[in-house]
Amino acid sequence: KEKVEITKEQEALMKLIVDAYNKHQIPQDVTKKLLQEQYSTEENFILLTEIATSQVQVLVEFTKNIPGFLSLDHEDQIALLKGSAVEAMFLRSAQVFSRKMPIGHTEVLEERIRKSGISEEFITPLFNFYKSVGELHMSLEEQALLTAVTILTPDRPYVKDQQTVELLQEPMVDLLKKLCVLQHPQEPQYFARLLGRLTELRTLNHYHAEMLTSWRVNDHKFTPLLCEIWDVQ
Ligand SMILES: CC(C)NC(=O)n1c(-c2ccccc2)cc2c1CN(S(=O)(=O)c1cccs1)CC2
Repeated sequence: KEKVEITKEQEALMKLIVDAYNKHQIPQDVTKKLLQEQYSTEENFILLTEIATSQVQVLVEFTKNIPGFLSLDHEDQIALLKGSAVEAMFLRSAQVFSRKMPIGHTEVLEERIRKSGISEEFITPLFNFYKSVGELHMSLEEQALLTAVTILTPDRPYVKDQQTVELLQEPMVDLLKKLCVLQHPQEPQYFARLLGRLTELRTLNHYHAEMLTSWRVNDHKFTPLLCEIWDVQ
């Protein structure tokens, strides 16, 4: 069995991606609000809108730090961001949810999400996904790389030069595969399980589109950035 080992340039790539990912925090003031604001559906929805909006901004910054991304065709850059924004958001949510949070935060958060105007039929798959990601106990490096792999999915709608996107995604996938072997030696299937989460993520895209239409009905307001990235209104 050949020894799996990370090369110098893979080490450098990983450091780049993880550093960019670490800037990915939910602003303190928002998490504080999570505990202070009252529990009305309206309040919860507004809070989620705020968190989602700030995360899209952070996602754009993270993406700009992915080596080679900014040298892609500009329209393809937009197509990749718009095509992956919802998946990256749900992946991020699952990672935040499964991370150790101060006592009681997780319950408060769960309560607010359940009571934010999202219909029951979407709440179940949402929390199932959070749970299935949580069970993987992903390392920070794996989380960061999996997010980069999600963003660099070549077959998003309107991507013209899929070839070049593939060339960027490949080294991320190779590095992620090595990391999984090194960090989960007792679990040879671990990498396959991670990729299985990406398949589950794609189904959430569909649920999210449905959620948006149901919210539009009750004339919920989103921020201009969310409307832009989700192609609504
Ligand atoms: C971390 C960010 C990316 N998470 C986030 O925004 N969340 C979280 C969430 C999960 C864990 C910790 C903190 C927050 C739950 C939900 C969302 C967003 N969506 S949404 O985008 O459909 C939405 C936007 C406006 C109204 S509903 C609904 C469900």
